Amino acid sequence: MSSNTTSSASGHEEKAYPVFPWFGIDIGGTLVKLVYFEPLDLTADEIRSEGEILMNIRRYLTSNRAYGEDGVRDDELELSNIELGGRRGTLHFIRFPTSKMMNFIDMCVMRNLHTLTFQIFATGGGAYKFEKDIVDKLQISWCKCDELDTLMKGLCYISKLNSKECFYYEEPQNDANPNKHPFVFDIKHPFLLVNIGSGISILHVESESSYRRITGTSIGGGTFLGLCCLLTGCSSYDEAIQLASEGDSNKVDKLVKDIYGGDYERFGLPGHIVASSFGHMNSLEKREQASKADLARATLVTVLNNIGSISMMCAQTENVDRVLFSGSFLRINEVSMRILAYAMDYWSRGKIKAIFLEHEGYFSAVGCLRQFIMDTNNDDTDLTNSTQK
Ligand SMILES: Nc1ncnc2c1ncn2[C@@H]1O[C@H](COP(=O)(O)OP(=O)(O)OP(=O)(O)O)[C@@H](O)[C@H]1O
Ligand SMILES: CC(C)(CO)[C@@H](O)C(=O)NCCC(=O)O
Repeated sequence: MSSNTTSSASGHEEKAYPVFPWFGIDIGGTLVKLVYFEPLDLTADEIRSEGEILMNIRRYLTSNRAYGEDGVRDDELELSNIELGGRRGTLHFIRFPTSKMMNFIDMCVMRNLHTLTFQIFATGGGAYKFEKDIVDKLQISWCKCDELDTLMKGLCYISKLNSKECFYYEEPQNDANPNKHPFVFDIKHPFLLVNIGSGISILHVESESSYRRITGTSIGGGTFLGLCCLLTGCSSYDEAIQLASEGDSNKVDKLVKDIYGGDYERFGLPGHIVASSFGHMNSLEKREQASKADLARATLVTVLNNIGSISMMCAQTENVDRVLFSGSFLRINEVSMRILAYAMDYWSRGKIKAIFLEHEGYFSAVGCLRQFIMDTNNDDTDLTNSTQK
């Protein structure tokens, strides 16, 4: 793809770099994740030849944290002073609802992006669904990538770049201090990757380049949000999580002790676990006692119980002792991470560890950017050379 490479005049003569701007985009069932590499080592020549449109885009993206009503830059996630494709810069993480994808395309036209020639690597179902609209309106070169390939690429890249990317909870049940610690992640040993997006994909990963999708479930982040909106009248994910963090699911779910009066000892079922999700809700009296927050919490716990038990079964069948959880469902969602961590530890008797990731839902978008650099730069070496200073 030499047509998309350029050599800068001073400082970078020996190597060809892909033409700026450098983006990766993941258009999912619920959220679009956009990662943008802001070069901080532009030479005087490059700044001169950058042109007004690109400069405006660079400034617009990097100087705002909100774009219109729906776009958000997660500035706490930004990775600064990193090396990518031989250049130094900052990686920015931006998201907006997939329902606003057509508005996004129109905004790109308004900002004259359609007058530039550049290439974008894209993934997620929307890379296919919106391809025609994007290519017709923006006339860019649109390279589609598989969402799970890029998920793996992005995960490998970021976990090497950022030593604090992976973490676990030592005491997930301790409200005062669940003891969050960085986890030193060795990608060489097999592990399970549970990606909780709108729906869920579960992968068995053997190495950076070798994985398979074991199974999936449609009861995922979209289910939590959809049911929460129905049951509580809330209208956003942030609101749903806030409600859930305030609620008590035991007012909604029927526990083993509600049925047995205590534990069901013979088969090792303690009284405090859920016997029947939403099992109290057939009673008018219990319905009247359950608040919106309780319903939100019970919805969360129902989805998590399902995720936990499928993940546990897969981990046991595949004989792995680490389960990594990714996906935007875990955004601002410590309550879910702690519930999952506790459940994995409890049901595996401490054998299986739940590991979480700071950049939750952004790995596929990052993987696209990586693929773009590798394909246009003919470079697959900087995975190991990349550093964050
Ligand atoms: N601002 C938000 N708006 C809507 N959902 C959000 C938001 N933040 C987090 N979520 C949660 O993240 C989920 C989407 O996660 P993610 O972005 O990883 O998946 P996706 O790529 O949209 O879906 P899929 O991979 O299934 O196509 C939502 O279903 C919701 O539970
Ligand atoms: C369809 C995808 C892969 C889109 O990201 C995801 O939402 C998913 O894995 N859903 C679960 C589908 C299933 O295996 O039942």
